[in-house]
Amino acid sequence: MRIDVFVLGKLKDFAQIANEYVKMLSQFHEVKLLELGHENIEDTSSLKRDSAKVLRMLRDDDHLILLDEHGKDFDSISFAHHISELIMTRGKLVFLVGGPLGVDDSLKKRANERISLSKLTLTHRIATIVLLEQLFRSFKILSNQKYHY
Ligand SMILES: C[S@@+](CC[C@H](N)C(=O)[O-])C[C@H]1O[C@@H](n2cnc3c(N)ncnc32)[C@H](O)[C@@H]1O
Repeated sequence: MRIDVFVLGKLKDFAQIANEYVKMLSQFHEVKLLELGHENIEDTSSLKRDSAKVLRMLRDDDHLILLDEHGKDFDSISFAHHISELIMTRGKLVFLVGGPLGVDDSLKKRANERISLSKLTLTHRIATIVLLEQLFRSFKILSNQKYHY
């Protein structure tokens, strides 16, 4: 199954690290990383336009997982099992990392779930890297392969 990771913002110098994880993840699942540059950080109305763009890209049966510091928190083992269950029971998984201003309410409403990577507020770039690393860790855990513990 393909997994999409949408980022509302540019990854800039972090793109190389993100792409390394995407390549490492490809042994388990095809992961498509899409940088959807946010329009204007100063202009909150651009949040609505960015959200509309994301909503147009989603199919009704896509399972949208919003990254949110206030979302549900997991340890790596429970995150791995959660991802495994979603892969088996849902449509395509789409992870969404918000931009510097987060995401518009329309995306919060559309999200099937919100997950937290920690209680700290991270930049969209760091959040994307942590998400990709945890996905890679999940698939290593699920396939009983050795990794950094
Ligand atoms: C700079 S943060 C935006 C902060 C903004 N105040 C908000 O309410 O979302 C950029 C994006 O990174 C992701 N993010 C940041 N910290 C996170 C965390 N601890 N757990 C999960 N996602 C996080 C979220 O998707 C967030 O929208």
